[in-house]
Amino acid sequence: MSKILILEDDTSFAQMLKKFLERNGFDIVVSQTGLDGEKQLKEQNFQLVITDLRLPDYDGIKLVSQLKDSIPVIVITGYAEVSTAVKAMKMGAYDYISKPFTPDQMLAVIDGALHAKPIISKETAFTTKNDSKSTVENEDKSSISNDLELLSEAAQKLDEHIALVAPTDMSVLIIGESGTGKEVTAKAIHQKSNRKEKPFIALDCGAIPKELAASEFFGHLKGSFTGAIADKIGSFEAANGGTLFLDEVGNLSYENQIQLLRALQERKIKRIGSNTEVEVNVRILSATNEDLKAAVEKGNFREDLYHRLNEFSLQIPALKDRQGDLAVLASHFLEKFNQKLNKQILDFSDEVWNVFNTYHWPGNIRELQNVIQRAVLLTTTNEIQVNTLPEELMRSKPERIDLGSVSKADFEKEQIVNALKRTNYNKSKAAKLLQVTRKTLYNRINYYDLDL
Ligand SMILES: Nc1ncnc2c1ncn2[C@@H]1O[C@H](COP(=O)(O)OP(=O)(O)OP(=O)(O)O)[C@@H](O)[C@H]1O
Repeated sequence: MSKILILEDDTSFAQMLKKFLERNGFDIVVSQTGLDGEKQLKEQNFQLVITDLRLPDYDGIKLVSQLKDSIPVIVITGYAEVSTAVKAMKMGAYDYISKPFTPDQMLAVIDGALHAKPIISKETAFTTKNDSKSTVENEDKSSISNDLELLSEAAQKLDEHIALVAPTDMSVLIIGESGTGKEVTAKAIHQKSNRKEKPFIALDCGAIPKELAASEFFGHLKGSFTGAIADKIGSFEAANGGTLFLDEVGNLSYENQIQLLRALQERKIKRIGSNTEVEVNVRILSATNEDLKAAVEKGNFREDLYHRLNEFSLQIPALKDRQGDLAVLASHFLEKFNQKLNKQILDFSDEVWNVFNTYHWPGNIRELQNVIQRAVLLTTTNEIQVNTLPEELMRSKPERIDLGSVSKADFEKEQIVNALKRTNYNKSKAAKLLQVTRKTLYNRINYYDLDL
């Protein structure tokens, strides 16, 4: 039975929803305040959270961003709050539903959320009592390439390196352009490590003001500085026994770098305002999209910290350099958004594949995902056409294969034969490798009259 947490301060509405969902076979817990909701999330395992965005003591959007990688969240909004709901979706909410809604609409959204497949297993930022159970439910989806059968040499090498470094306690510096999947990689490492049943905590160092970084790292006691209205646990303590992922680590101020280095060396921290030292056992993964080595040479990043963070480094290739993966990822996102937006689109047109193959994808996998989400939303037939793609993709002028040219035809024939050999004559995999649809591959095989 799926367990759902409803966060709603309107008592009668919450009770009505609770009764209705219980009648439909769900196990429901209602919290009327954000704080109580947070407590429930720490103590119990939920498969879904349904939350009002406006709770008196809590920022619903913040909750969404905290939970986004662990539990699907559906937000309930008032009639006039669609823009807030869209913001919540950008922050990672699974979906939103506007009041008033019919019971059937609610059941359909819940059904979609409970059956949406995560790409890799996600750890929650809240430590639940029964972590091992949630890990079993997530199964072993820790290897990105295995999940998606990514075919490029770069992806396979990355996967091998992840498998080698994950079970160690080495700190790993993950380097790559924005949107290449650095956080996804960090989670995959955590999932393959023997810390996987402990928390994975991500901290975006680029988003914290430098005055607050120490408090984010180490926590504080109530009253220790203006604005410290309650005791706060820092990321090191929250990640104890598990993994701390420091995103955009190159953005830390020099002073924050010193504080971090000290904590890593001593393996002990003190909350701000406290004299008590707490031992912490945390594995550090960090990510950067800038050249940290150059930052060290320029004196902007401490060399000693750089070496502490970089016991092993992983370079995530840009999407344009991952020949062969684009088709797999595109098909994966098509399936994902078909499910999410309740569509049944079968494929992309050949012209769309050509645009995809020619475009340079500056926003990498994140951009591909967004482009496909938009196209799925706009498509009303069973094939995605170029008119659903954003302008900037169309400006990259795809080249069509000129079948009249003998040398290109020979080249194409050779590519098809090679791809089939490499995939043991599995046509689906060969089509993915060639970044064409299965239909196109069959057409080409017939066209060249290849005897396979
Ligand atoms: N191998 C993958 N398979 C499926 N989805 C992926 C993969 N890699 C990345 N993504 C998706 O692409 C988006 C960007 O990934 P992620 O946040 O890990 O990138 P990033 O490099 O950490 O980005 P940034 O530098 O901007 O923080 C996410 O929505 C993620 O789910």
